[in-house]
Amino acid sequence: MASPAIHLENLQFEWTSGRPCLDIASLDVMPGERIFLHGPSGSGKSTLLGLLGGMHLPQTGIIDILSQRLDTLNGAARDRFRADHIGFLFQQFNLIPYLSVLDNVLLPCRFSAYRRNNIAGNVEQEAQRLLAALRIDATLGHRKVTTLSIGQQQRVAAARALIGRPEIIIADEPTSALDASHQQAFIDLLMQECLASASALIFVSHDHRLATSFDRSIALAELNRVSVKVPE
Ligand SMILES: Nc1ncnc2c1ncn2[C@@H]1O[C@H](COP(=O)(O)OP(=O)(O)OP(=O)(O)O)[C@@H](O)[C@H]1O
Repeated sequence: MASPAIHLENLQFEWTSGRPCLDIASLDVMPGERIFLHGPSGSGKSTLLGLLGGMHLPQTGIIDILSQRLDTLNGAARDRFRADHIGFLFQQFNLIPYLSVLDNVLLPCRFSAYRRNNIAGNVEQEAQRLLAALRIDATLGHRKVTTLSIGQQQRVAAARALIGRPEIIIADEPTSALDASHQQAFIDLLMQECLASASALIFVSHDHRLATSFDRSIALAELNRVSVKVPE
């Protein structure tokens, strides 16, 4: 059987000493598996995503991503690892406002030779292919990204997360700026692209209607031994 893409073991994390935020006995996510992660506001979903991406380090426990112990790498090595293997999709997009649509999508390939080399042909053509798959017209490629609508910017951010076929895509409420009909279409396109590149997907959302599109739905409260008393 294949090794998990993500393996957590006895993970404990606190932002403030003495006030535990996450205490997770174990979690395995298989390569290509698509997970819907939900839980009340403030329950630690974004914190968990940050740990998976190596942005934070746990106080104790194991974070194993693609058979690499992230918790034993130094900061620079974790940054390198993240750039190579993880595509991030944020609620606020985090696009670079002064760059064009195309240059935003190509950014991960500028930082990571690994992702650049995962593309068989021309990187610009691959960026255009992803944009077209996400229904962004080719004529928009050279426009400054901030001149696009919010929904279009969300799809540009998705193309940027997907380029160079990272093994893991982490999406933190990426559909919150879209209306219901566009949300489902966006998820369908994201799913297709994750399937094509066999990327595991961890997708956080408060909208339970979206859960049916995923292989597995996980309530953070089921994993987290720290009980967080916040209304959902
Ligand atoms: N940078 C930080 N410094 C200190 N505490 C933080 C920081 N980021 C988050 N927290 C705290 O950690 C807890 C979990 O926050 P987190 O953002 O992970 O929750 P969430 O489930 O993603 O919430 P939401 O659904 O509202 O985005 C909260 O109590 C929050 O105040």
